[in-house]
Amino acid sequence: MTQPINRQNSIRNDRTKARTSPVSMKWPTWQADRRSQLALGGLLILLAIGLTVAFCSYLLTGQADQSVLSNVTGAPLRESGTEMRNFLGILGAYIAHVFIFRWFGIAALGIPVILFLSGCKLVFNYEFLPLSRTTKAVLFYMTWISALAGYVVLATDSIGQGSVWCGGIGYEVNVWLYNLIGWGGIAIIGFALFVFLVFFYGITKLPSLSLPQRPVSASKPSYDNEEEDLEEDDEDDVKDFIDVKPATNGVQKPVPAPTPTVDTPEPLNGHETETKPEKVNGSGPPAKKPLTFTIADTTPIEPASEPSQPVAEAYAGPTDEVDEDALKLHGLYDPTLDLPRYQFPTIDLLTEYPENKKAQVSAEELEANKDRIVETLQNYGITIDSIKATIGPTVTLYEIIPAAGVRISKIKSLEDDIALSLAALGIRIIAPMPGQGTIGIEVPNKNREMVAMRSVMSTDKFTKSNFELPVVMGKTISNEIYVADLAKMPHLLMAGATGQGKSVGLNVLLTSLIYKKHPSQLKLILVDPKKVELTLFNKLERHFLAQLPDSDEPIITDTKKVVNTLNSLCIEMDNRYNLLKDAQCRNLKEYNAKFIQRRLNPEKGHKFLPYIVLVIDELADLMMTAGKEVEQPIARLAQLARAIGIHLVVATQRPSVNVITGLIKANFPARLSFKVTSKIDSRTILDTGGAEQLVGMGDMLFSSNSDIVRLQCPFVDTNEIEDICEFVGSQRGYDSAYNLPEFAGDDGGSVEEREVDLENRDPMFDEAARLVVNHQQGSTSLIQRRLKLGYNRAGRLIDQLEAAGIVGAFEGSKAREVLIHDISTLEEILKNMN
Ligand SMILES: Nc1ncnc2c1ncn2[C@@H]1O[C@H](COP(=O)(O)OP(=O)(O)OP(=O)(O)O)[C@@H](O)[C@H]1O
Repeated sequence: MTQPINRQNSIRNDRTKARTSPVSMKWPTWQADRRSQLALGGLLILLAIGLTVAFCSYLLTGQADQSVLSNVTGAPLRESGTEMRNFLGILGAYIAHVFIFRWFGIAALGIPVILFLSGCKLVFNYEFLPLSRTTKAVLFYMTWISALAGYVVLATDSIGQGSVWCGGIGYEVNVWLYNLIGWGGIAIIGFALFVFLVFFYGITKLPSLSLPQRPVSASKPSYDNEEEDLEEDDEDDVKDFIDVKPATNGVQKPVPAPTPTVDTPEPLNGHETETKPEKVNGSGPPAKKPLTFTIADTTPIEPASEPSQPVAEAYAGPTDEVDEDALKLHGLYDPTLDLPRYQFPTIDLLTEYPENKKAQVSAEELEANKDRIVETLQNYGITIDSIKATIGPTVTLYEIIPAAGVRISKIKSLEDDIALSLAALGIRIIAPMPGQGTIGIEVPNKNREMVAMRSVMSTDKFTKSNFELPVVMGKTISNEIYVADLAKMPHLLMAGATGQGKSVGLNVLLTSLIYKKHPSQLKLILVDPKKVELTLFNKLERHFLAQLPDSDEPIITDTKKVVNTLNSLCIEMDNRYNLLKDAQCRNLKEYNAKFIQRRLNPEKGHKFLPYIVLVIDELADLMMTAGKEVEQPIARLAQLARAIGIHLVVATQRPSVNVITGLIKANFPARLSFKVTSKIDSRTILDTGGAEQLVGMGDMLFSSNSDIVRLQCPFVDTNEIEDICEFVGSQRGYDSAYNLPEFAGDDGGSVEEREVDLENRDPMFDEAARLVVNHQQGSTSLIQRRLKLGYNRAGRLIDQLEAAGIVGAFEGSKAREVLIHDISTLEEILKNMN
């Protein structure tokens, strides 16, 4: 029976041939033949060594040999040869004479360098330095050094001894220049060097002059693509400087909120008693000028002291060696120069609430509560040695020291009775208070304080925090601002019944990050199955958001897309691990630090890696619709992603065990709970009761490293979020959102299934093929970046390359294998295809 021959089979056959039998496909030209390469390469290396010896020898013995050389045609070779002093005899002397004396002078030593590099490339298939670039540079410097030396020789009238320095070319050029413009030739020589440096190294800025009156603009690099609004920007810069500078050096210090304490004059029931007074919680008059967060203020990764251009491409050395040239020329790599004029959101975008929203606990209320606590305990036969109160924003903490011999468990069991006698909801007893030697009883305040986002964001604790991903969590019972590092958590699980403050909590978290991070340092993936909560953030698309390449909505709402995004994030994680492994770094911080010091080669795929924070607003919904499909990648990311800067924040209304499964819970050490409906829910999320006793509106318990703190979450309103997003979104951003790696999911499939038509190849096909073979890296993003193509076109090209047998199949997280290993084989394939 005849096998039906279809297109797919023929493609596959072609590919197999391409992979397995290059010789049988009739493309062994002499260049492709490895033997010829070895022979030619060896010859070039030998020539390089020979020329170096001949040239060096000529520098020592050249003068003596010159007279023999000038007569060489007249005398028999045998005689002349014996008189030669050059190590490589008459041939060495002659070639050296031509290159050094007649042409380039001492700069001719560049020739063996080029020959040596070319030979190594052929023999070892390895470029110690990029060959074509180095060749161009060497040829230029040879001519230029010759010209400069020629100028000196002419000026000092020392052609007799100096001709080996400048050679014939350098001397003649200067004679010509002298006739033309006299001694002004040096200006032309200098200018030639300047032009070469500018074009060859792509210099777009010159070392800045620090003019004292213009420090801000002086520290900004000039960019080719920033011609617009220059004058306007300059004015802004001056204004910024006036506004910013004071904030930079000392963000307006709020008067520290004193812990409100007033001792009651009379001991209570014979016991020594301390109570706290009405809160004296003022943070001084509001700053007249809005506090402005600048780059200088807020970037924890120290930026280069001199602004440096983000010239990742300038790197030429192998991994782990500092690229001294790039470092000298451009300074440390500064990722924020991607968007050099980016302005951090200012504090005045946040609403300032009047003082009367502060916690109001009257002395009578304090006394009354204290009396009732003491009384209730006495009713159960418990006497106390002392009691003191600390007024927090939401609750007041009464700390008691029981008399000797009182069992702690007895006090704890009286929780409900004390609550009853105080007629208050949300009493929580902490017995014992960790590290205090006391027992704490938290009683909600009748008039609670609203902790405004602005008041916490302007504190030193936050503005001067050098955490990697600082998140302001709220105010503690003792009115301290609690700032946590999301990078250390490293993932956060958040729960809370409906209406208790989860969405506000997520907004606070995102706002903290946006205020502290430059768009080049942080990318957010926002998943919002409820479709309304996070929509405001879509204005940040071109600054802070990351998404799948073919995605049309910046905030992910569709379950299928969530699954694809999670899987794509797993690929990103694996890619990052490979980069870290290659760079021998243990975590993202080390890796980025190394990249900033230009010790990692972008040619090898290294790049500055921003933190990625994935926020899922409602996990329950996803677990119901996609179950294992979301659970597994979340668990995998939570287990592994901490070192490579991917952090998850997952919120849910329903902290039940089928949503927060054991697998998920085990990998989220940091948990945060707003008020939940039952003790069981509280146990599910925090592994202990207590969250059911909270009083709502952002009252929360935060558990990390087995410590639990009660905090009042700051309040940030939707119109504040809107203003912040508008402020950021209206600035110049990247061309598009940050692209996550492609993940085809069920819509993908093999290239055969996707019917690639090799007859209709993309016009850039040949170029793309050369690119992947040269880099030995079958990656869509490489094609996209280097050929400046859109994602879809680069994707089609990689499919066509796969169909042509140049790269292997899609292998999930790994880069595609490149099946053709040298460029000459590829050229032969391309010739046959065309
Ligand atoms: N930190 C806070 N300070 C003061 N009030 C708050 C705070 N957090 C929430 N609230 C109040 O509670 C309301 C509900 O909060 P939020 O929308 O965050 O609840 P939620 O838990 O996200 O509810 P849902 O799950 O239904 O979306 C807010 O509109 C606000 O009035």
